[in-house]
Amino acid sequence: MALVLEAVAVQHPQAREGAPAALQDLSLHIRPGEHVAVIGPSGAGKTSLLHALACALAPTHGRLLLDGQDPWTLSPSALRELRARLFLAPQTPPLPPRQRVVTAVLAARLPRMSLWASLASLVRPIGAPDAHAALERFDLGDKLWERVDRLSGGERQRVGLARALLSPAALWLIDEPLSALDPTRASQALRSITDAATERGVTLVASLHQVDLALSSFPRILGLRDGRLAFDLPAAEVDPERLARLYASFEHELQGAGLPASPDGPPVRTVIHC
Ligand SMILES: Nc1ncnc2c1ncn2[C@@H]1O[C@H](COP(=O)(O)OP(=O)(O)OP(=O)(O)O)[C@@H](O)[C@H]1O
Repeated sequence: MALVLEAVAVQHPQAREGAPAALQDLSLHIRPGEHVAVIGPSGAGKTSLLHALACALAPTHGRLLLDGQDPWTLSPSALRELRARLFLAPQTPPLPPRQRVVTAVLAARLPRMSLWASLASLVRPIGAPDAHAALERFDLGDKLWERVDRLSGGERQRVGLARALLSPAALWLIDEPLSALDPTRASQALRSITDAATERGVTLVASLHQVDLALSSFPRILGLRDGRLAFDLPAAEVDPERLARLYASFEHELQGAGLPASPDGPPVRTVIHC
């Protein structure tokens, strides 16, 4: 799916009077099948951007086009149809606690299922082998019939990611997918998502706090700060100085993220001036 933002601003409906817009003057083009990581300090607007792309937040200024269509000018049925082609994985996946993992993963197919098929699948899951294959990619094959409330936070987050693999969407929007995972699991889970997106030709936009993983796993990086685009660059051009500027006054977030490894030599050091 192709994404175009033209001078987009977004204000949260619940924002207090006079609060700065969550996104301001954002212009971007993302080609079908591209993989893009969004980085930036807390409050930069990463989640707001993903929600705007998911048609959950309407621009207050400017224009968003998804495959050439402005979602906010579509009829309700055409908007529903478009939303069925988008998959948003929030940081905390909304998994009903008493549901079985198999049902939670297969729920990703609901947008394309008839009402009767979706009701029937609650009683007897249709497509359990597909759910199992998706879970295997996140090392969770043995949890297929487990109840969601018996999973750890990290396992739930990986179940949320496995859902993407079952979804019929052409655009995956993944918000902080690794926050509950240890470094090894985080890099495995990210690899599973990027590999699956490549296999399916899906456009992938992911917000990440782990800057090192963003730089090593995504070819294109958007740096957001205060709701504005600080840079839009190939990963190889995101140097330590740029990162230091992006995270100025939020250095602890960058230091916690680790440092990018240089392919030809020792790790690149980021020097933060306090
Ligand atoms: N529901 C909301 N109501 C009002 N303002 C909001 C809401 N959600 C976010 N904001 C504001 O929008 C701005 C951008 O927030 P957003 O959550 O998009 O940032 P973020 O980069 O995802 O942050 P984090 O890394 O901490 O998740 C912030 O100033 C935030 O306070």
